[in-house]
Amino acid sequence: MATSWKTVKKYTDIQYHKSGGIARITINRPEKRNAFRPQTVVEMHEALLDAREDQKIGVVLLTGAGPAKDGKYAFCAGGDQSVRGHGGYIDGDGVPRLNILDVQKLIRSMPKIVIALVAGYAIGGGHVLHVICDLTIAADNGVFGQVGPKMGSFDGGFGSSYLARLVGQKKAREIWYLCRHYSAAEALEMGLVNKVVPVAQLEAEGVAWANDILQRSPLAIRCLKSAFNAELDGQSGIQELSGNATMLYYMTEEAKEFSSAQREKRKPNAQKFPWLP
Ligand SMILES: CC(C)(COP(=O)(O)OP(=O)(O)OC[C@H]1O[C@@H](n2cnc3c(N)ncnc32)[C@H](O)[C@@H]1OP(=O)(O)O)[C@@H](O)C(=O)NCCC(=O)NCCSC(=O)c1cc(O)c2ccccc2c1O
Repeated sequence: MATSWKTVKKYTDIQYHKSGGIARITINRPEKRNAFRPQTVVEMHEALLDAREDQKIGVVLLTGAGPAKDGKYAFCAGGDQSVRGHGGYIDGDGVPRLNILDVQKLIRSMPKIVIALVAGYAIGGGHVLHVICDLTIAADNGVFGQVGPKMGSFDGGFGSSYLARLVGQKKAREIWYLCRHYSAAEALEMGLVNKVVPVAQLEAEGVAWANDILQRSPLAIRCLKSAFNAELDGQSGIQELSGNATMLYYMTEEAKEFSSAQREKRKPNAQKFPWLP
């Protein structure tokens, strides 16, 4: 059965929908293979923040509009090269930006599961976007690759180091040094994507995965995501993981007793609480 999506807010460069516990963000610039300009990124960031704040939402699907008029599909072809200037990508306000890095950090740290649904090209900064998502489901027409050293850019952050964690050092170096294109089948083989389905089934598969996740324990999933990140993300990974520990502690009777005692200017009843082994 087709999912019934409700528009959350109308944007220029993206579409933003929700259905039940699922939010769907669609980059909507098919004539540019869904390349992002700063405005696109501002809109993506706002939608992601909304999804993070919405307590009903557990899963975000990130995808690209298509096919384009020439029949081709794209998830995202990276930064919009027509607005690349000195020091970053420049649109309306004339300020050079690499603000996609903010979106990468938000996807990485938000305590909801972000699934990339990739039909067609995931290239350059668009490839990094799918890499950073928790899961990737690819259509059988998916095309994956990096272009930086071919056109004067590189992503030395998650786009290279985390990629190497996914596919191994040799393969990650091959992807960046040679700038080749890889099919969805090759991406599956190297552990870059979770599943490949016919393009017509891509969204339905994403919704099915999302609905499975939505049956699981939100707190367990939240802690798992931060635990997966913590191993790799240094101090900010530890911050996320321990932030969850603090949140869970705040929910205990023990923390509530100590907090109430301080407010009520009395001695806390520490004896009520065990020193567990
Ligand atoms: C994606 C392609 C392989 C598709 O090839 P195809 O032959 O199918 O299509 P066309 O090449 O004819 O493209 C159709 C149409 O789309 C326009 N277009 C495609 N990609 C872009 C783009 N990235 N920016 C702007 N426009 C794009 C293309 O010009 C055509 O328009 P017409 O009007 O001429 O019809 C192929 O298109 C391709 O390889 N595209 C370029 C990919 C690319 O160079 N991406 C940028 C890489 S750098 C990057 O993304 C990046 C961004 C950041 O913000 C960073 C931040 C921090 C660190 C690093 C960053 C970073 O590396």
